[in-house]
Amino acid sequence: MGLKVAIAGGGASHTPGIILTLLNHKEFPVDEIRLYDNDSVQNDDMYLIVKTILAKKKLDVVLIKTEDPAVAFSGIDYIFSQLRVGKMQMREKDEKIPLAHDVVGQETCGLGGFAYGLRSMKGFVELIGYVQQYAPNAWVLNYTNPESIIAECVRRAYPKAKIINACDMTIAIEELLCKSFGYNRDNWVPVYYGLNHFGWYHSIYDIELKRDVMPEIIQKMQTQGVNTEGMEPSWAHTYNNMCMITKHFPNNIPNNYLQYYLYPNRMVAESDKNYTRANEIMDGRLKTIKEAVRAIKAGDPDAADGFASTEHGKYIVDIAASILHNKNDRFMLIVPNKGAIPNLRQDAVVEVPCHVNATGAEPISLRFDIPDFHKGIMEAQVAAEKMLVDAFFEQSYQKAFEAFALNQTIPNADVAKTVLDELLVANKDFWVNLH
Ligand SMILES: NC(=O)c1ccc[n+]([C@@H]2O[C@H](COP(=O)([O-])OP(=O)(O)OC[C@H]3O[C@@H](n4cnc5c(N)ncnc54)[C@H](O)[C@@H]3O)[C@@H](O)[C@H]2O)c1
Ligand SMILES: O=P(O)(O)OC[C@H]1O[C@H](O[C@H]2[C@H](O)[C@@H](O)[C@@H](O)O[C@@H]2CO)[C@H](O)[C@@H](O)[C@@H]1O
Ligand SMILES: [Mn+2]
Repeated sequence: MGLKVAIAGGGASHTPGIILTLLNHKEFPVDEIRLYDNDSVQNDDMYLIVKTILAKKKLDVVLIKTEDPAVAFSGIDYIFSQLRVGKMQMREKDEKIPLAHDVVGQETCGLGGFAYGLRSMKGFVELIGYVQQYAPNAWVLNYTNPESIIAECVRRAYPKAKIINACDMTIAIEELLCKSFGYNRDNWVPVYYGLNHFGWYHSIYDIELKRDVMPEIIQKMQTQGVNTEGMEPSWAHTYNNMCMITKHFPNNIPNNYLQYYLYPNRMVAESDKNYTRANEIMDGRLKTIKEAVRAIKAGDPDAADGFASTEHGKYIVDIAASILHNKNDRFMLIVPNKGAIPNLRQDAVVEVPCHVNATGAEPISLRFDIPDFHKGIMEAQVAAEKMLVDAFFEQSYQKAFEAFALNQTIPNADVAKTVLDELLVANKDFWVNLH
């Protein structure tokens, strides 16, 4: 008998990639999929696309769509969560409000990431509350951003929740490095540490080549750059910046998101304040979904053929399969530190390699101390994120302001306060009251 799986944020643009991966996965048999979303229009659209895919593949999988958490989660085995509270319209504000004040405006980094964090915590804590009520034994595989803030918040609100927080960025980087320089990721044992979207590779041991390939890869990144063929221009720009970072900081391969913390000046200068990533997505993948729905409704089921399984989907389903079969496979995951990074504060939430088995994620402790440069900027970021989570639970304006002022993309407390006050007005329907 197959598993029952719910997608929370079922109407999300990443849903087809996750579902197509689920349907093809050899080790994760599914016989019921429930799409749960609080936006019935987006959920209806996705239902139509997935229903069409199932019909074309002649698959006997029950498909349900619902806005009712009792229907979504009662009797469910696994929940793949990917909420975007406030949807793309609020992401646009997260990006544009800070940029208007010449500071980084981004989905998960800088003050835009903090604004998203305050929205996301509210929606996500509510979601985990429903899961505790209707399916306390189900595993939640979470992609909802900003991941470090969500992970910190959930462990405070529901310390016993069965949740794994994952980010696809490290596999995307590794796949790109393999494609660019001819390595095989199946042979890699990468050691990576950091916070989410804020970390570094320490080494990449290749079991075929029998050596740490990171030094030679850094050299290639510095001299040749990576292969950005076929990428959207904004992602190509990000990966080119990742190579640029290795010229200034040649000891490690960085997470590409460090561009926002190390070079906020460049990121602002290179942004179009009137047309940001949210606009690209609304004009891109969200339109593609609407067009597919229109075509299917007009009688063309082949319009569902444009969706494919993705690395993003594969990563999260592989994690679920490792739980299901107690495989102890290795993934980068976002977990309480508790010694995994020995010389970083123990109560941080960090991203490190972990084994995943039937009991969840078991972090692998680093066998070295991280350098002071990384430790220093990580600790400032951890403190800022923790204060933001405090602000959420205590409904404290002062804590939110201090978190904003400590964010390393911010030059002074005046800017932090101005941007906070504008974001507060823009988010009046989404944030807890701060006073
Ligand atoms: N962790 C990672 O590495 C990673 C990778 C990609 C995307 N993401 C995250 O996944 C999420 C989805 O991304 P997307 O671009 O596909 O988003 P999207 O905007 O296309 O869809 C998000 C969906 O969430 C729904 N939603 C919002 N609040 C909800 C709530 N309270 N309850 C139920 N549903 C709710 C929306 O109605 C929408 O249908 C985002 O949080 C994004 O940041 C994370
Ligand atoms: O700007 P977006 O919404 O396209 O992407 C933001 C997300 O970017 C990362 O995930 C990427 C991934 O790195 C890429 O290779 C491909 O698989 O798409 C993913 C989603 O677009 C990042 O890890 C996420 O946290 C961001 O939400
Ligand atoms: Mn991520």
